[in-house]
Parts: sequence; structure tokens; C-alpha cells
Amino acid sequence: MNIDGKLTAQTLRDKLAIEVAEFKSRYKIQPSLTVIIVGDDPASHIYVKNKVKQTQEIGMISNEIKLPIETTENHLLSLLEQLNNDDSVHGILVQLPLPKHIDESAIISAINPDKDVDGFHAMNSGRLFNGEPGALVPCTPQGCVLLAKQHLGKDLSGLHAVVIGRSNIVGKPVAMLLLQENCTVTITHSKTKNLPELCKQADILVAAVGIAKLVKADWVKEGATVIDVGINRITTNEGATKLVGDVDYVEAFEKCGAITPVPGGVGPMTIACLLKNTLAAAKNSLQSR
Ligand SMILES: Nc1nc2c(c(=O)[nH]1)N[C@@H](CN(C=O)c1ccc(C(=O)N[C@@H](CCC(=O)O)C(=O)O)cc1)CN2
Ligand SMILES: [Mg+2]
Repeated sequence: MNIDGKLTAQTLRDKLAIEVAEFKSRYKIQPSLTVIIVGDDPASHIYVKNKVKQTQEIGMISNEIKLPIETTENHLLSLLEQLNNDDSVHGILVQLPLPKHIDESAIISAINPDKDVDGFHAMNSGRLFNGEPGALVPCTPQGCVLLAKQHLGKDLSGLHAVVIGRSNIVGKPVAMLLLQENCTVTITHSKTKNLPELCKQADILVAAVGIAKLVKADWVKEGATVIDVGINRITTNEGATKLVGDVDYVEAFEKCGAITPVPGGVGPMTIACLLKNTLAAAKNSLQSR
């Protein structure tokens, strides 16, 4: 079966809109998100436009700061300091990737962890790693687990989850979340031996490597839940560009119990979970008043 991420994301946004309205009427505060984008990468601009639109649609304030590609690291750092100290800003997000001359990890480290709605700051990774409450958890991994639970139910205990990919943004945090759900977790990557055999043992297979259609039907266990994080643009034989995941959807569909499509699977959940984190950051800010 197909797991509809677009619909699930819409349902989550509807729920969040109600919670935002309640928060506003109770505390007289409107949650706010500031998104910074540097340069003119077309895909990044589309993602940011969608973030701004969806933030506003659920009743939160959205500020977009567009900076030219020549922006220096120091300029970005001083802007972040200003936003960190601004009590009216609850969430701060710097769209990635940044231009080559800017050190991404220095920028991520400069965001106040309590406003880090991407959940990329080491303080939030540490909170997630330690299973501490109050962690802002990266959005795509949250989306993956919500979609897996939508198909499998709340309890993932004892299931074998195999994650392909070990990035700080998806692979590592999704593995931590699945471990928190009492899954037995295997993290695999480009140097893993016997990758197809390992994947074939997965009850939950999360593919986040960025290689178009890497995962074939014979990598998938009968009845498995397949979560495809890949967003790869390929050129078809007819010369058109097409978006495909890390999993060969058509092949895997026959074997698996359920699979997320690309587009319309994990992607839409990323932005919905960003909105969830922004509301959480606004709620957490009440504690420091
Ligand atoms: N600061 C961040 N930068 C980046 C993140 C992030 O979470 N935080 N993730 C990605 C980009 N991204 C959000 O920023 C993102 C990517 C894709 C989608 C999405 O909905 N994709 C659609 C397809 C869209 C298309 O046609 O291109 C889908 O999968 O259905 C949402 C958000 C990297 N940077
Ligand atoms: Mg993300």
C-alpha cells in the first residue's frame, strides 16, 4: 500500500492550526518563525516559500530574510546573535545548503538551541541521544517515524529497522528516534558490506542515501514498511526531468507492506514537523519569561 505523506502532513497542519489558535488566545503570543536563505538555489527558494506559506496558514508569524550569495559568515553570525536575543522570535532556521565559503557547522552552532527548530544544533542532538525531554528533533526524521507509525500503529517495539545513510540531518537522528521506539536499529552506509542482505532483514527500511532507485525489490523483505527519504532529480529517456526516491518504487511496491512515494511522502512531512517544532519552541519560551 501507498503511505500518503501529503495527506498526513495536511492532517498534522490542521491539528497544529487549532493548537496555535489555543496558544494565542491563552498567552496572547503569536508563535513566530524566521527563515534565512542565502544565495539563489532555485530548489531552496521553493522549499522556503512553502515554509513561509504554511507557517502563515496555520496562524503563526513568518519572517523571511533573503541574503545575497556574497554574504559573509560574520554577517550571518551577527544576524543570528540579533535573532537569538529577540524575544519575539521563537524559531530560527537557516536553509541548507549554504554557499561554500560559509561554514555550515559554525552557523548551526550559533543558533540558540531553544530556537533551533531544525534540531541540528549539537545541544539538540545531545538531548535526542540522551532521550531527554525538550529536544527539538530534526524534522525529516520525525516525519519518517510518524509515517511508519501511521502504517504500523503506535508500537514499533522489537521491529528491526534498517537505516541506509548516516547524515547528521537524517540518518543518525532517525536511527535514534527508532531506537527510542524500541526498534532494533542497524545503521548502514556506503562502506557497508552485504547491504542488500541487511536491508532484506528490515521490518522498517529507511532509505536516505541520495542515490536514485538504489533499493530494488530483492532488497525488501515481504511485508516491510519502506520509508523513502531520497529526492533525486533524474532525466528520463524522453529528456524530461523527474523526481525519484532512493527506492525503486514500482519494484518495491509489489514486495513491501507499505511504502512512501516520492514526491508526496516524507517531503511534505518535513515542513509540517517544522511547524510542530516552531509551536514547541514558542511553548518552551514561556518557561524562560
Ligand atoms: N535548514 C534546512 N535545510 C534543508 C532541510 C531542512 O529540513 N532544513 N531539508 C531539505 C530541504 N527541505 C526543507 O528544507 C525540503 C525538501 C523537500 C520537501 C518536499 O516536500 N519535497 C516534495 C517534492 C518537491 C519537489 O518537487 O522538489 C516531496 O517530496 O513531495 C520539503 C522540504 C534540505 N535543506
Ligand atoms: Mg529536515
